[in-house]
Amino acid sequence: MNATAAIGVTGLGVMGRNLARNFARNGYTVAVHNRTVGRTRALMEVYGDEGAFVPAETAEEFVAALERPRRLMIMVQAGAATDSVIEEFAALLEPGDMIIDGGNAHFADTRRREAALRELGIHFVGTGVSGGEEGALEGPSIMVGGSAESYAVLGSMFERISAKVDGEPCAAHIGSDGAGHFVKMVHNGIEYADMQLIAEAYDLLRQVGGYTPHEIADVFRRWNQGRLGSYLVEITAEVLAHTDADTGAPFVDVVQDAAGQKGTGRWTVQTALDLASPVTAIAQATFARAASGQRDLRAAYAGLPGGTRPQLSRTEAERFTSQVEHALYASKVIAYDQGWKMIQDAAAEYGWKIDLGTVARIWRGGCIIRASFLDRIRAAYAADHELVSLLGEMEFAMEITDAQVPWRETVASAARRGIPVPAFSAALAHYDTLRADRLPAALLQGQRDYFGAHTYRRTDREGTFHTHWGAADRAETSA
Ligand SMILES: NC(=O)C1=CN([C@@H]2O[C@H](COP(=O)(O)OP(=O)(O)OC[C@H]3O[C@@H](n4cnc5c(N)ncnc54)[C@H](OP(=O)(O)O)[C@@H]3O)[C@@H](O)[C@H]2O)C=CC1
Ligand SMILES: O=C(CO)[C@H](O)[C@H](O)COP(=O)(O)O
Repeated sequence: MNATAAIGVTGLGVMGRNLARNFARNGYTVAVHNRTVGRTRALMEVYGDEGAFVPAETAEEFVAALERPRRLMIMVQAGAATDSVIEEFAALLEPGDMIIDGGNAHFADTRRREAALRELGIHFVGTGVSGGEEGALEGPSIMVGGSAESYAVLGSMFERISAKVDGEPCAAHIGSDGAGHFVKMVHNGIEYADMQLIAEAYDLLRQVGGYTPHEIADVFRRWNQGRLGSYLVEITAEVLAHTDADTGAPFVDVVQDAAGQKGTGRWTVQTALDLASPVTAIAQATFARAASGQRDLRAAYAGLPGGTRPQLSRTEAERFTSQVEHALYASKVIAYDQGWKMIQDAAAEYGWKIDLGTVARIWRGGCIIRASFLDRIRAAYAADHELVSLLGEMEFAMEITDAQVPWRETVASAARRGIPVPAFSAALAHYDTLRADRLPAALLQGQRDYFGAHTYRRTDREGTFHTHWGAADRAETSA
């Protein structure tokens, strides 16, 4: 077989098939391979005339079809499947070749794989791809890890197939080894928070505002024209406006209220705990999915008293809708801020040089959280690379200031009425925690010292101290 393919894609499921087509539509010769040969044949049969494909039925044929240095992209499930595919192909590759893992791998696995393949002279390029089935075909957002050397070869290809915003590609080299997959993981964590916040806004508009799903779809359509403009708000309106063909009921009413997850939100929260990075809105969104699926627990709590739910007049409901818009926007800014801070914390921990403005730039298009306000995040980090928080930027700070009363009123209304808003509440608590002059953490330190002699620091002098709580005089000593 002649080595004519600029890239090969193995794993021709939902994502791999469309990424292969995207490369081919952009003029690249693409070798295609799948464990189950039927998928390769089906791709050739249905889409074979879209571009230059080289179908390969064995691993050897696949590798032989690739130009040197070989560029081989894996699009299979994270974990054991990815390891077994790497093992199969690494044995057939040579130093200088590149394996790109475009699946949703855990960044720690990517770091491990990168180090092992580096020993063999093979570049392992952990790459986050976002945009789902449609994005993979039409232009995803691509977060590339691995060496700068491999990006010099692969970058133009990724940039070409990626989404474009203002003529700029939504693909970039994020940093070495697992940085691309780390940033993709945080993208998904933010995705969880954004979706939960939107769902809470819907719930409030329905239960407090008294609106129907169709009316709420119109509210989201209106919001989508403003500062909340985003793919997730847009599709929310579509889902809410959809009527179930079987029953004639709103679609949202016939779907079971137990949310699933494939695990990237959970990974974000687990990793955030290791980094001591307080991503509380993301965590609450992840736990909200878990709680929704706890049927037994929900049955045990069912029927217990909640709050009171007075009917709102139409005028009051309209005013409430405006409050919820403020609360949603402010909470969203906090959730995104938490995600960016987590990336900063990880960059410090793992020695990655991540340009935070670039992360915002490549999330403006192609990915699930694409949103108009990402351009403002890009601009904020471009203006100040050292920005610790989005709230350090004047415009975001002013918007949060303006949102104070409606944001608090929304969370208070929900609490009074017994409507759960875990992500709204977490975002507001995060804001109040970080802006507080003094936190009750001082009391915690006292408790820790009391029961475990864990020591504390004083506000008025340097050093570490312990109080002898058991002694009559409760003397304090330097520890
Ligand atoms: N779906 C989405 O919206 C997104 C998915 N991703 C990630 O992309 C990756 C692929 O997802 P998706 O395309 O949806 O998955 P699919 O389930 O559609 O396809 C999975 C592919 O993996 C192959 N595969 C599974 N196990 C093995 C194995 N042990 N050895 C060889 N091949 C194997 C399957 O081959 P076979 O046909 O033989 O079973 C199939 O081609 C995942 O990591 C996913 O998390 C990333 C972004 C978005
Ligand atoms: O990666 C993605 C988008 O970028 C997928 O949408 C994500 O896998 C969906 O996650 P979950 O099934 O956990 O909701």
